[in-house]
Amino acid sequence: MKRRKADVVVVGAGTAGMSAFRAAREEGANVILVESGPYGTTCARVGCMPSKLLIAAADAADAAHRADAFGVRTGKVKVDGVAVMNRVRKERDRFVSLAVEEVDKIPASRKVHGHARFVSHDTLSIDGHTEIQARAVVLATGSSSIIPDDFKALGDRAVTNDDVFDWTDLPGSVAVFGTGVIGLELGQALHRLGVRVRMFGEGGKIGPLTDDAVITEACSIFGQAFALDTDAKVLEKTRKGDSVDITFKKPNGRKTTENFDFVLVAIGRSQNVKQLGLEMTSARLGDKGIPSYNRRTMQVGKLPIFVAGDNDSDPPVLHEAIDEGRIAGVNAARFPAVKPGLRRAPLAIVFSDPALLMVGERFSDVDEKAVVIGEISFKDQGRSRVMLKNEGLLRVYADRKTGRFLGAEGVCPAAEHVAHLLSWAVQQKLTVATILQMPVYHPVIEEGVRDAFRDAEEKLKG
Ligand SMILES: Cc1cc2nc3c(=O)[nH]c(=O)nc-3n(C[C@H](O)[C@H](O)[C@H](O)COP(=O)(O)OP(=O)(O)OC[C@H]3O[C@@H](n4cnc5c(N)ncnc54)[C@H](O)[C@@H]3O)c2cc1C
Ligand SMILES: NC(=O)c1ccc[n+]([C@@H]2O[C@H](COP(=O)([O-])OP(=O)(O)OC[C@H]3O[C@@H](n4cnc5c(N)ncnc54)[C@H](O)[C@@H]3O)[C@@H](O)[C@H]2O)c1
Repeated sequence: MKRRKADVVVVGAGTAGMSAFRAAREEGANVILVESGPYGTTCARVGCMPSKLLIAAADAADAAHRADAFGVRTGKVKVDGVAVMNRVRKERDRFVSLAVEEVDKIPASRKVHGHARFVSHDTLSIDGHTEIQARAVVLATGSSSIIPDDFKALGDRAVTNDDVFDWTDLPGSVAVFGTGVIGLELGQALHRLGVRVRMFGEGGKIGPLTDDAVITEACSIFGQAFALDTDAKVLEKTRKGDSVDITFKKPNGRKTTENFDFVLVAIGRSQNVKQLGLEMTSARLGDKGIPSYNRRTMQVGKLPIFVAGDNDSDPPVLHEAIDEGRIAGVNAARFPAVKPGLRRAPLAIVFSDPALLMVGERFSDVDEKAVVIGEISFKDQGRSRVMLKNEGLLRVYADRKTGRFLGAEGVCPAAEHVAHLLSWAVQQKLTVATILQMPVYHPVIEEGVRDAFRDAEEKLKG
């Protein structure tokens, strides 16, 4: 058993951990980075990047299908599954190698490989081969996909995002369980690439949306494109040779059995906090075993323990993981001189088409009586119609008394760009009146966004 000492131990070499490691090093701390799995981050290996690669191929297929409506004849569109997955894997590997290169630049003396767990309040054991006593610890252990027992019975036919991007060809059919972020992004992409897809959800939810009007619009748009039931009644899932039979009730109540090559399980992810030996510390463990922490300092109680990334209770998105890692790394190095770091306006985008956006306060968090809601349907919005992307709904929430723009939810064209514009306005605490003084070009999607604020302005007057 090796015994070592460090100012800071960072557990997890993902996006948040690497950010924490860099920040603590910049503060001059003696830092050790511990990683139990392969280097290269969830984002690059099985997350953001390969999913966007699959979506890019799907968008190309969709554009080819739509070309006819503009008078552009492409002939029969053929999706070459082997070529699609080749590009996904090749580009994925490139992104992974860039992330691994960053880890390779760290001297070997600063890295330990193995699973870290607390054996006392200030000491971590790494797989029993090394013990590190630290002045402060950053836990950046991420999250993992979930496969419940009823899916495990389907063996290798039940897959998650950890498996999809290793496919060497596209399958014929996939049943997607979960109409959240991963389910919607991957499910729509596979459908557009010619895979027969049926999506089974729970509780009427779609993506991260909380605004019923936007949820209804999103369900209507996606439901016209592929088989989608956000409140599915699944009766049975049975392995049949190399495929799976799923018996379910259709929304009209009819019992049906359909056969699929794979079942994609996308029903949420679980934070990696349970195997960390946190019970050996005095951390107060809340819901799902996540230690309670201050989201401005990332500190767990008054302890020299900090959290960052997908293992905490903040939204599991990449830019938040980087920010949290930086705050945790700086504070771990400076402990006990801990200070609040920058937290930005909430921003979430789902890369479906049309994409979903959530900015600032969520609809479920605003007091409906205290806000006005401005909205715009994109059905007749000029530029959207030009591009045959004229569908969707954007709703903006503004404080009834002050006119301050609080947040928005939407499913609309160019949502990934609109979302940034809106989140910057939220962070700058702009009012509806100030937003309406800003320039808007013609003809652009942002004219639709302005219409939503004009609607809010009218309602503020009333
Ligand atoms: C399919 C998919 C698509 C996504 N798309 C997007 C997107 O488009 N945009 C976006 O913003 N976000 C996206 N995300 C979310 C984004 O990937 C995460 O927010 C981000 O990767 C979280 O980084 P992290 O450092 O917290 O976790 P990770 O990168 O998972 O790092 C955690 C590390 O900790 C290690 N570890 C765990 N326990 C221990 C232990 N006890 N000891 C040692 N090491 C340990 C793990 O092996 C892992 O390497 C997506 C996620 C998925 C799954
Ligand atoms: N574009 C992005 O930023 C992006 C992309 C992918 C993932 N992510 C992150 O990854 C996280 C995890 O994504 P996710 O899609 O796994 O989780 P999620 O929480 O977004 O969605 C899970 C969905 O599965 C449903 N569900 C739960 N149990 C079910 C069951 N038995 N059958 C059918 N449906 C069931 C839930 O009601 C929910 O709608 C997200 O919260 C997101 O922040 C982000």
